[in-house]
Amino acid sequence: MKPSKETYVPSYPNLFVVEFGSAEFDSCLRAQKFFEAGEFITRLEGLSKSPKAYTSVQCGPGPDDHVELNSDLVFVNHSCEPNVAFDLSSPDPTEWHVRALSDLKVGTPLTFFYPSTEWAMFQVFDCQCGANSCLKRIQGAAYLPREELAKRGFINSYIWAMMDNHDGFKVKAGASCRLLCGHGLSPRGDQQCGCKPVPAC
Ligand SMILES: C[S@@+](CC[C@H](N)C(=O)[O-])C[C@H]1O[C@@H](n2cnc3c(N)ncnc32)[C@H](O)[C@@H]1O
Repeated sequence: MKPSKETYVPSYPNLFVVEFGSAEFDSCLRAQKFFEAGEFITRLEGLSKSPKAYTSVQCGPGPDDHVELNSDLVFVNHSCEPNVAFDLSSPDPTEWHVRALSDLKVGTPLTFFYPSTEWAMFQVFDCQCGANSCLKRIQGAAYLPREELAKRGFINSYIWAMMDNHDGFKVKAGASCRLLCGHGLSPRGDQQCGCKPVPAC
């Protein structure tokens, strides 16, 4: 769920502010103060368990591990060269937080790398981040080689675990498995090679 321009009340008035765009997905969240690289920005509070949606964030490897942010943080866009991390790796949800990956000046739009939380995006989109290393189409971590993930500053531990699982199946089934396993990479589906989808598929 996202607040509308008409009903908007900032959830973190001293930290950031939503800039509403004119088109449906054109809004963003801009820093209201300077954040230093590595700085803890805020805990993720007020979350609710939810079905997977374009507004939800994955919080573990299971099919039901998705939460709604219920705050302005829902307006943080994706970038292939992100400036913040959404860290939901702790087994203790009270430790889930956002932190700066680089210095953020006042007015800078906050961005995170969506595949750092999402194994398979609910809403695939063509990226407009403009970064040199832009991946162009954002579908989730399942669609990326691990080398690409490793370049993005921070990836949640459950995504790495799902990647290990995925790669394990590929190794077991041999070299042709990459095209045959069950993560949307295959035109033929997972039964062909014996791969099993990981839990969130
Ligand atoms: C949770 S919303 C983020 C806020 C969104 N910009 C808005 O105005 O509602 C996620 C959606 O924003 C859009 N989006 C986020 N980052 C993007 C990017 N780098 N390039 C293109 N669209 C993006 C996509 O449509 C994505 O599904």
